[in-house]
Amino acid sequence: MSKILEISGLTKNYHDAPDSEDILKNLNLTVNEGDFLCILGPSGCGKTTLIRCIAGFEEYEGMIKVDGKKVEKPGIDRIMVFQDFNQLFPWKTVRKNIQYPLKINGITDKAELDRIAREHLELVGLSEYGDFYPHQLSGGMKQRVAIAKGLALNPKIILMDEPFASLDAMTRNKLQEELWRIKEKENATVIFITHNIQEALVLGTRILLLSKQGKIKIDMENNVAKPVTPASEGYGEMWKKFNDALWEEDEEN
Ligand SMILES: Nc1ncnc2c1ncn2[C@@H]1O[C@H](COP(=O)(O)OP(=O)(O)OP(=O)(O)O)[C@@H](O)[C@H]1O
Repeated sequence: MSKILEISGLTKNYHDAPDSEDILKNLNLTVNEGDFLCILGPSGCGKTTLIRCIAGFEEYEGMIKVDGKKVEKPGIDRIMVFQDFNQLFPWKTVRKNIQYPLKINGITDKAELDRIAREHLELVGLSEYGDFYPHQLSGGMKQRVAIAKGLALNPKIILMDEPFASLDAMTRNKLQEELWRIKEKENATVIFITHNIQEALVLGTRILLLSKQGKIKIDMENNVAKPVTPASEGYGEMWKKFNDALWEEDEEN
């Protein structure tokens, strides 16, 4: 398995106050191609800051390499999907939303643009919705379009910051299933932040628990066989391990 992401000595401070503490301090992490890495951790431990650094949205100290290349700015090799439903241009149709970043990145042939949009709409189960505008879609459908739009760029890493946190439980379960199916089909590498231990167990092939300043408290392979349900062998043990660790974090802060 090849290393797709290598982080060494990552330190981040927003320097918003003269004596402000580092948000991330000397973090080291390697992610292999095809990993689905879920990140848990108490509020404020630096999860979003970490993936913003990987996305190239932040300056940082240390080294972040994606496929051997230093991250210095955003790039189409790393796409980010957020929790917010408003990640799409409201004045563009679903199809045009998917095609816009492709055009910016040099694909101008109309037939090619249509093919890519068609394939990715099909991938997220929205073949019939290419001509719809974002305001005509539900929250779950908008998140599917955001995923399709990112995948269309054929990224090396998909960064997801609680993408399903604002969805109702049923839609969330459905999107988790879909995301897993897509990850398997595309052999995608995903880094996924969540506050939900169940979600981490359902999706993750590996689960990290971060504590203050991005310290890695747990880094575990998730060996519970997919599809994961609370009745799966090993589920209860894993859930308890992460739950206890999160409570411990809460008490320490
Ligand atoms: N732009 C910024 N300027 C200054 N401080 C910031 C900025 N962004 C985040 N922080 C601070 O960095 C710390 C970590 O924030 P971050 O959003 O990375 O945490 P998180 O683990 O993702 O939290 P949550 O689970 O609540 O989303 C917090 O103390 C936050 O206030």
